[in-house]
This record gives sequence, structure tokens and C-alpha cells, in this order.
Amino acid sequence: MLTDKSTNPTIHVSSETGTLKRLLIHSPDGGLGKVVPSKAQDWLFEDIVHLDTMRRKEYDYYVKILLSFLDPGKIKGKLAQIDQDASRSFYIPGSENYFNSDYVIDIQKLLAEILENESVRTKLTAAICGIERCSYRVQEELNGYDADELAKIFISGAYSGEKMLFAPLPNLIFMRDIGIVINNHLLLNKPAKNARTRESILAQFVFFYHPMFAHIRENIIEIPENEHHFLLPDEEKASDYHRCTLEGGDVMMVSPDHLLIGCSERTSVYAAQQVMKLLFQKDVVKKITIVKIPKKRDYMHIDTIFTQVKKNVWVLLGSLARLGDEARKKDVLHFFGPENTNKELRILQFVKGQEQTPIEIENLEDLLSSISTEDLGSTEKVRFIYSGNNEFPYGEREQWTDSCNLLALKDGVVIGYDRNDKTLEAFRKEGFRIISAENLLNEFENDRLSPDSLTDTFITLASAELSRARGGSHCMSMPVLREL
Ligand SMILES: NC(=O)NCCC[C@H](N)C(=O)O
Repeated sequence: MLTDKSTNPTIHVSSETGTLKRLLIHSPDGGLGKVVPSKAQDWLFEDIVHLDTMRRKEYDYYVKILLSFLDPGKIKGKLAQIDQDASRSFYIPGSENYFNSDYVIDIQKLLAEILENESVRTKLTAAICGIERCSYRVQEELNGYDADELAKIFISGAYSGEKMLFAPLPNLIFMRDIGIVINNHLLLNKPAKNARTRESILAQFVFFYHPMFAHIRENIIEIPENEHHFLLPDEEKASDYHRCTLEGGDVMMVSPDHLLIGCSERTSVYAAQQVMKLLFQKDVVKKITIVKIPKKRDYMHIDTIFTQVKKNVWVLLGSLARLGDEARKKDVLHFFGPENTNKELRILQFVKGQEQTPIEIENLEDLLSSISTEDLGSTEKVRFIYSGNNEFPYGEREQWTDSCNLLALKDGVVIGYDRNDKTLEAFRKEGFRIISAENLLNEFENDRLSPDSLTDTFITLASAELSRARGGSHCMSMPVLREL
């Protein structure tokens, strides 16, 4: 494995809760403030958002917490000064006071860096202008912009004078979905929704051209389209068995040998099969579990239904798990229900070399327990925390606002939204400290707590605006380096 100056790898992820060392993010850019009601749904937002509130009161805290854990020198002792700056220049790539961390990295910064290279700039500008149907003259004009400005235009869709050129990319804040690190390989996505196509082209260029990924270039995996794709009638093309789409929220690296892939509204069975074939061929993992969830906007990706909190602790949506199955079976007439009502979630596990004889796993809890005990070797009792404390109707309500979508900064220390009261109550009952990002930052600043000594903690993030974008902390992160 290639490394940076030290002997440590720069890209490697083989668990969901090992101490996070480096990740990609994207702070909400001007494009989010330009979503109009008539396009909100097409652009995969449920509502328009108030950009300034989303930044200052919500996302900026996410960044400050990430820096406190991953690159404390950038923030320690400077909190008051950062908070006083009305221009927020600390958070804006390319600005004078930008935090410019090598560990908490905004993709906009990497994009600007690759655009310094003339040949890359020309190619990427042509690619973007092609999909956005820009005239040749616009293409020439764009080529003349400096790298920082061009990166901003490609992401926000607007010139700095605010004039719009093409649609914004409001979903780029959900970095998880554009690619996923699997051990020392990087799997690129194939977005299911048109609104996310430009994101994946930008990501492709960043991963293939930025020096940060140069040593793993051979390890970048792109999923091949069905070779007969262009010959198929449109309705067949759309079927799950021919459509080739995959988004990062459906891929979870749970242990060095074991990968989960969700088949969902966004990730097709065909793409999952292709990924399985490639990863087994390249010997990247030994076991792949396919978790098929209902194709429903509410669920979107598997990371909206469950995430890992600690080696032996998971948060999940009860109605799709064993509890939900048991409740449905109590309904005496379930037997006559439409096919699949009684089995909304199916799990098949494939082991390399025995792909023809997969094992069906009965329910989510059984799968997650086996990951904790067999894959991760946890000897402690496996615990499940249910969305909304599994009380009707809070389980579904809080799942919709990302109660199950948590990012682990280290084993047992997670960050998630503050609005899911019943889920937080359930965490408290399981012995977790609940503390707001703002209070925790003050505790760090005054040396009353430290990231290293923190255990079993749920850090809450204000979420009135962020949750309208339909994703949580897990979705907003793309880990590239974690300890085991
Ligand atoms: N991994 C995730 O679940 N990502 C959330 C993506 C939300 C975004 N508005 C979308 O619909 O694609």
C-alpha cells in the first residue's frame, strides 16, 4: 500500500466506527440558496432551505466538531475569533482564512487544485458543458476563469455575480453518495437521479487527477454499464436487472473482509452484482451481504435505516427489522397480504468462492449481531437502539429526519441531529451522554473534555434546515481514512 511522507496510509477504510482520520465533505455553497420550490423535488430536496441558518447554526458546527477530532490545531484556542468573523471566511475554500486542513477536506478545494492544470481544466470544462448543453462560447469563457472561481461555478452553477449558468448541485453536501473507500480501493458511484450526474463527473475528475489519490489510481473501481444497455427498449433499461446505478449511501464497509451493499430506490440489483464480481475478482473483500430494502423515498439508501455506533451498538428502524416482522406476523391475516408485505427487507450473504450458494439471513438484527461478534470480535452484548425508541409513530417520523443516519467519529462517539427526541432518549437509556455540538466545543476549548478521552457520546447538531435536504451526518461525510 502506498503512503504519504510517514509510513501511514492516506486512503484506507475498513470499518464504520474505527477512529476517523481523514474525510471529504462539502460545506453548503451558494447553489443551495437558489433552489426554487418548483424544482425542489426534482433536485431531491423536500423544501427550500434558509442558507445562512443552515451554514451558521448547523453545518459550521459539523465542521468545527470534525476539526476538533481530526485536526485540532486548526481550531483549538481560535473558536471565539472564528465565530466572530461575520464573513465566515474560515469555512470558504480559497479564502484567506480558510481552515485548509489535510484531514477535513472540502471537495471544492480539491477541485480547484486539479483545475490549476490546463489540460484537466479544458477536459472537465468540455465534459460539464456537454452535459449542461452550454454553447461553445460559454465553454471558451469558462476556460478563462481562475481555478478557484471555476470550481465554485461548476458546483454552484452560478457566476460569482450570482447569474446562474446551469442548475446548482444542492446534494453535493451529501459526499457519502459520490464514492466509497473499501479497504485501499475506491468505488465510484453511478447516480440514479439526474440531479446528481454533474456531481459524479466532478468526483471522477478529482479522484483520477488529484495527487492525493494518485497512489490508488489503479484501485479506483468504476462500475461497467450493461454492455447491451443501449440496445434495450427504454422500459427494460429501467428495470432493476438492467439499470446500473449505485450510490455511496448504500455501501457500508463494516469490517476488513465484509462489505454491505443495499439494493434500494437508488442502487440496482444489476450494479450490486457487478460490484460483487469486481471486488471478489480483485480480492478486496471476502464476504458481501446484499440488503434489499423497499424502493421508497423515505428509505433511499441503507444508511437511512441503520448505522453503526460502536462495535457492539447499532441504531436502526424497528419497522424494517425483526421487531417489525414480529409485529406483522401477529396480524392473523398477514398470510393473505400482497407479496412482500410480510418481508419488506431481504438479506442475502455471499462468500467469495461460494457465490452460487448464498445464505439468507432472517432479519437485520441477526446480520448486525454477526458483524459485531463474528467479524469484529466483540465479546460484549450486542445492543440495538431503535429510531423513535420504537414507539409509534415516532420510529418512522424520526427516521425521516435521519435518526438512523449517524457518523461515528470514533467507536461509541457519534454525531447526529438534535431533533429526534425519542431516539435521543433511547440513547440516554443505553448510557450515552447527549451533548450539543456547541457545548462540547466549549468544553474542548476550556479543557474540561477532550476528543481523546470521550466515550459513549451522542453529539447533537441543530438540524432545522439540514434535515429538509433529506440526509444526515453519515450522508454528509466520505471517510477516506479510518483506524481499524
Ligand atoms: N446517504 C444518504 O442517504 N444521502 C442522502 C441524500 C439526500 C439527497 N437529497 C438525495 O435525495 O440524494
